[in-house]
Amino acid sequence: MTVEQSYALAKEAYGKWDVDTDAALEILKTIPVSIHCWQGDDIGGFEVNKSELSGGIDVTGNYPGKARTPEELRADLELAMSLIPGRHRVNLHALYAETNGQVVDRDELEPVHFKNWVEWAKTQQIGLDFNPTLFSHPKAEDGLTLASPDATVREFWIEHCVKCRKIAEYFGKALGTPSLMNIWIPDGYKDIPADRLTPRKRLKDSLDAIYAEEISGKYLIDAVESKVFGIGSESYVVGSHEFYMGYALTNKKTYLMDTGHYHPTETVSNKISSMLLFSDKLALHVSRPVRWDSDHVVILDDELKEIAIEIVRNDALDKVAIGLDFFDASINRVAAWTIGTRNMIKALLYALLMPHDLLKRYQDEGNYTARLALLEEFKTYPFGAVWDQYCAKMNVPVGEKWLAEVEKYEREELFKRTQEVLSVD
Ligand SMILES: C[C@H](O)[C@H](O)[C@@H](O)C(=O)CO
Ligand SMILES: [Mn+2]
Repeated sequence: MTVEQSYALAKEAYGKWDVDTDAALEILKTIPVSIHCWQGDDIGGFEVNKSELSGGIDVTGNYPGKARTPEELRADLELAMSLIPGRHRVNLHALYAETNGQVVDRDELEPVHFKNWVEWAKTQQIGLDFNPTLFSHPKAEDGLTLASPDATVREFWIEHCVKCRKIAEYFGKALGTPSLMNIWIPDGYKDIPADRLTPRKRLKDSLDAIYAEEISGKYLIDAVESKVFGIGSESYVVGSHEFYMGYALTNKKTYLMDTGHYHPTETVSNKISSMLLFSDKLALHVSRPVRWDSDHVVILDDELKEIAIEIVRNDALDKVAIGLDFFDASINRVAAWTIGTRNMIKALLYALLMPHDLLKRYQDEGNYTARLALLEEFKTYPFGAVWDQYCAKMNVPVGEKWLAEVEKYEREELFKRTQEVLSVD
């Protein structure tokens, strides 16, 4: 059976519930996912004086072929984006600046250091998001940045974030779509703190200083990301959930929830509706926590589907900025992007193919039997046929066919990088 024929049957099956598959695909086309550049090089970046990865995050694995230059990273992203249906965004970190061989410290970064990224984004017709980098740097070695007791350290990082807001504003102006600039800091303590309040007061003051200048929302969306613990900050994280939720709501900033940053039985899907009642905008880092690690490649699991369902059923597609955040160096990195991003889009499609009004009505009528029965039956509706149709229409490989393209690129490009490194050695 062809993709078209399977789709025709699926359309009929969903149609019985007044779910319009054509309309769902039209909506899906309009949803951008922000693809994080750092999966492509294990959060290495291109600084002249590179520091070891720090901040209580870790990338494990040694799969050959990681991007070593901005050109390689952009080429890898281009391949991934050619395998992912729809038009998306790319999310950069400050350590991906291009400084022409010059040492430029983080508090001296300027828009010009991201000109190549902007020119490239124009060719791809995509928007760029941004993150200041408050780790992998000598001034972050003790794990304290914006909340450091040392005023000179705080000032350095405040200046870095101020500079990064200007860079994100430049992205927004140059690309005609606001850039989400997300602040995540590693600050915390391995062991039980003697004072939890003062570091949080310092972080609050630092954020106030960073945001002192008004920048138009046409160009820049300010976001803050919380965390529950990191490696080396097991007992206390300054920028906790309550801290940033409170800060974002009282200062009209966007709260960013990373799905790997909560206690194991907490789910981000259950937080979205509450946040949306008090905030016009919300941002996500979609990831997959596995034991101590918050950053495995996103799979199409129940929580991913539930996140997408919450966004769709609450009519919040234009309120929730969906970004990804995972890093796996044990598999092909282009495949990691492709798998994770395709899964995010699949979850959104799954959510768009549900009779939400009917299900809400069953709930209000107290018909929990029908609610559960339908929710379960829809799990085996021919969603895959609609997904295949979407990929075909969007000119990207249907099903697992994309893997052959990644394998070809691996043989012809990625493995060459390894050999070149070996011959230099
Ligand atoms: C590299 C990212 O900024 C980082 O992963 C951050 O978003 C995070 O989630 C830290 O755990
Ligand atoms: Mn994150």
